[in-house]
Amino acid sequence: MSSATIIDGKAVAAAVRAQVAEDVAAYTAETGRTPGLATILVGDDAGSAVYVAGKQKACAEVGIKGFDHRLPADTSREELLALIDALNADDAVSGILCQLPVPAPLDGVELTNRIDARKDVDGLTIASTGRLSLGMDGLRPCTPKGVMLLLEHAGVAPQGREAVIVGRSNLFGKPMAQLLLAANATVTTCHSRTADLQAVCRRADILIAAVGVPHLVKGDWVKPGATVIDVGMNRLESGLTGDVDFEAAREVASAITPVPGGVGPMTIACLLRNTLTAARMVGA
Ligand SMILES: Nc1nc2c(c(=O)[nH]1)N[C@@H](CN(C=O)c1ccc(C(=O)N[C@@H](CCC(=O)O)C(=O)O)cc1)CN2
Repeated sequence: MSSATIIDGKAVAAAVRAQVAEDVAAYTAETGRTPGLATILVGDDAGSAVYVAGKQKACAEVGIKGFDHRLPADTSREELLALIDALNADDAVSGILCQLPVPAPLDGVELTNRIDARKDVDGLTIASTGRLSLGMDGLRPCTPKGVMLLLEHAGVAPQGREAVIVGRSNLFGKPMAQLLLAANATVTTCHSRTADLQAVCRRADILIAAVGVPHLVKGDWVKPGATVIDVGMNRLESGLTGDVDFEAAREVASAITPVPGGVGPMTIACLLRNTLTAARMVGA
């Protein structure tokens, strides 16, 4: 098998962002309103600070107003819930997100779930999660939504395909499974207790790795001709690397995402898209 097509997430994300910028300009011209995104960052995790800065910068670039709330790690649960309540009530704010993870003893699920479902641009509240699993429309989590766009861009239709997701997080694995199921794929979600992980992965027409273990997925775990999506974001001394042994897997797959430059950039692009959708829903 010759080398796989590399799915260029940076280019697809740039196209989504350019389209959102056009749509925001049209929305503002039509309604006189500017969509607004409030980000909440608790604590001093350097990686999270970089992601939030990226979100705020991306908002400014497409004409969305940013509200950047940074709070110390010892902020109380009550203060955070009061902040979210205030943002829920603020007409200038169309979308709200709490950057994850939050420092202990705070509970990211509780904080996220306080967000008004119409402003839930991360698609992670119980209401948004329920709507997704019931097949109702709504705001979808950004990274899985980005993966669906990358598959579409690569011309990979999930219908009737065997999709295997390695990882069962609330942020990615579970909503990814629901989106693929809604697109009529046959979905298997694997985790640390899955028996013979390699054999399950080798069944996949669409193999998605999101487990946070550098190079877990080897070349011989990949079915010849499969599409491989790497959601891993592991910071090693050698640099940022994914959950897939890229060099080995690209010799077997027909299409593959790199790290960096694959799924990651789609997260922020889809967040911008969700913020405009939320603005339309709340009229902000
Ligand atoms: N509330 C949320 N928290 C977190 C989410 C989320 O969607 N909502 N996702 C991740 C982090 N994340 C955004 O928050 C994110 C991850 C990766 C990228 C990205 O563009 N990655 C680049 C590499 C960037 C680098 O060099 O560090 C790439 O893969 O090319 C953007 C956003 C966890 N928390």
